[in-house]
Amino acid sequence: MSSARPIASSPGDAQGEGGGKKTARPSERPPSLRSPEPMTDGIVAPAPPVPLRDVFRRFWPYTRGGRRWLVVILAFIVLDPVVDAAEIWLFKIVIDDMLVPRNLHLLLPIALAYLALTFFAGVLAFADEVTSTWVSERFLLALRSDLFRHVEGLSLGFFERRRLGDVLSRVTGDVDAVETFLLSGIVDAIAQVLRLGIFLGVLFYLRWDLTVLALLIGPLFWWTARRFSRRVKAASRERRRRSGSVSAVTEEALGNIVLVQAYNRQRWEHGRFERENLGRFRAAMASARIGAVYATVIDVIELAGALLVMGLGTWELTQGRLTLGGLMVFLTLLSRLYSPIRGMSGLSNTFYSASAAAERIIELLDQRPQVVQAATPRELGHARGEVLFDDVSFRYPGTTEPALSRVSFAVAPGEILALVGASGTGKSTVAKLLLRFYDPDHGTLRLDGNDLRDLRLDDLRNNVAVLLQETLVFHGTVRDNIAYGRPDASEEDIVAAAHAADAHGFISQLPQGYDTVVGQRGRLLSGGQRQRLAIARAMIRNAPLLILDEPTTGLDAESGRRILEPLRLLMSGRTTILISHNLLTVRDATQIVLLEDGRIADQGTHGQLLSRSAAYARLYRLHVPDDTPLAKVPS
Ligand SMILES: Nc1ncnc2c1ncn2[C@@H]1O[C@H](COP(=O)(O)OP(=O)(O)OP(=O)(O)O)[C@@H](O)[C@H]1O
Repeated sequence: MSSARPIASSPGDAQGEGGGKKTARPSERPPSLRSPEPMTDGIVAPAPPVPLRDVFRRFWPYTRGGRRWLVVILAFIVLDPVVDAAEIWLFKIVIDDMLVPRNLHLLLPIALAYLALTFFAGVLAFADEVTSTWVSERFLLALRSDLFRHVEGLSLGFFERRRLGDVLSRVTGDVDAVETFLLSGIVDAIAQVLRLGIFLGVLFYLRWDLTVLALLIGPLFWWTARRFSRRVKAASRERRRRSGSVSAVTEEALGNIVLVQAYNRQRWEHGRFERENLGRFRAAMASARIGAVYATVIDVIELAGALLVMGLGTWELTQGRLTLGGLMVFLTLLSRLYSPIRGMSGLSNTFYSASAAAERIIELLDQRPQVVQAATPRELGHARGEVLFDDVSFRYPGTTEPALSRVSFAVAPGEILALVGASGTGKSTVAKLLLRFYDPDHGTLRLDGNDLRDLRLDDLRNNVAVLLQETLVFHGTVRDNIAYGRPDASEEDIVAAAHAADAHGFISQLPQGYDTVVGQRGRLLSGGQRQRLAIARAMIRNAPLLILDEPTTGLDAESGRRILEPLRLLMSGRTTILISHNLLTVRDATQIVLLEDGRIADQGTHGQLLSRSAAYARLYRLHVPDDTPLAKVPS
């Protein structure tokens, strides 16, 4: 906070990220003051504007815990200009009582006084810096952590629609500007008022008439700042938005680096990055231009005031109504007086600039999860695993066609229900509804007879273990990845789960065994190894309900066969929803539901469907032309 204390004298100075000090070099100075490019392009949309007062109200609660330290900081703020004024007064004594009368006796006491003042100012600056930083960082700690918790709790729908890179840029970058807005900004405002009061007092004491003259230009400062504030805000918004876009493109390109390199799209991705990067550059330059022009205009106004006073002061000196020391001190104090005046006039620009980032945080905080827990949710404990879909229909937000229409089925505890059908018929959607990533538009989902909407979200998800199409593995050790299924699992549990998942063998051969780090998204492992790791994780969770979404996708025949055995072990004794269009893995399920365009086309056992459903028979023949039984799934 104190680092921002010498208040932004130009309106572009208040940004939290990227370019702290931006002064346009003379060669780059544009012919005119321009706002940045219109906000039409760029891959991230601007956040809706929020009035300054609402931004303040929104974030003030986060200062809880640090407010009494704000009082301490205010005490430092009062002392700071007092020390300043004392130093300037000492200067008057040096000129009038020591230099002009050539009186050397005063040298020692004055030198001691200077030393004492400098030491005191140093201690004050140290204490101020430490306290201010503590208050600011505490504020940011609470806000950033709250923001992360909030974003983490948003529904899957949010993440499916938003660019992750932009969200990252908000959580890590924009959040700093809120501090500028709320703490540095406010403390600065108070500091300026206090400095103004103290210097004005001394100036009035010295010469009230010259002081009034010097103050005549005050309104000019205000007027100039007002003229600039709209442009400052537009430029700051654009810069923030472009920063989000740069992060988004980076995240997308680097996150899919295998695809980018394999398809030789580096140049195209670089072009995309460059467009956003250039947009950010232009926005930053526009900001700098506005800041530089503003600073120059303010300098001219300040100089006009000082010249006015200097002219009159010199005349007074010649008339013998003012000593040389008096005039010097007056002019020095005047320069100190203009600093808070210009600071205060520029404060609105500081606020506008910081609020552009705060708006992006507010927009994130205003996102509500689509799935919310009931006010008084029901506790479930360890479920039996009875699943019921009762006339369920669902359409993804923003789409016109339903993903599921009037789907009904029941699965008894320990049974296996297989969902089959062509691609895009709604199989994975069933899994998402069961995990309550979305709520159905119509109908009810029940677990052990309870409507999922009445249950505690934690309870529901604690009762489910999932194995998804895309194997999700974290950058961490093998042990951490398995224990992610149950954080309190013991070493024995982890090894037992790995054995059951047929993973112990390959884990033991890894360089550091269970301590081997598997790399981002488990890239240091093969597809089959990743999948067996995921099976071990599901195994250790020991949940009564299991959702397997295409567990053999992406695996070659050998690897696919290899995981069937551990999968069978995983399924035994648990209610399983097995999603597959590979009918090889499903034919011994207790019942099979055939989906077509989100509707149940048929339902029955493998034998029943094979004999009466042409669609099922066709799907089955695709996978098992010779009908050789490869996998026997226990029912
Ligand atoms: N997040 C989403 N937003 C909008 N539409 C979606 C979303 N997810 C899926 N869909 C659409 O819903 C329909 C059903 O998708 P779903 O993923 O359930 O199919 P699936 O049967 O599991 O397909 P596959 O076998 O290829 O995995 C598809 O038409 C798909 O385009």
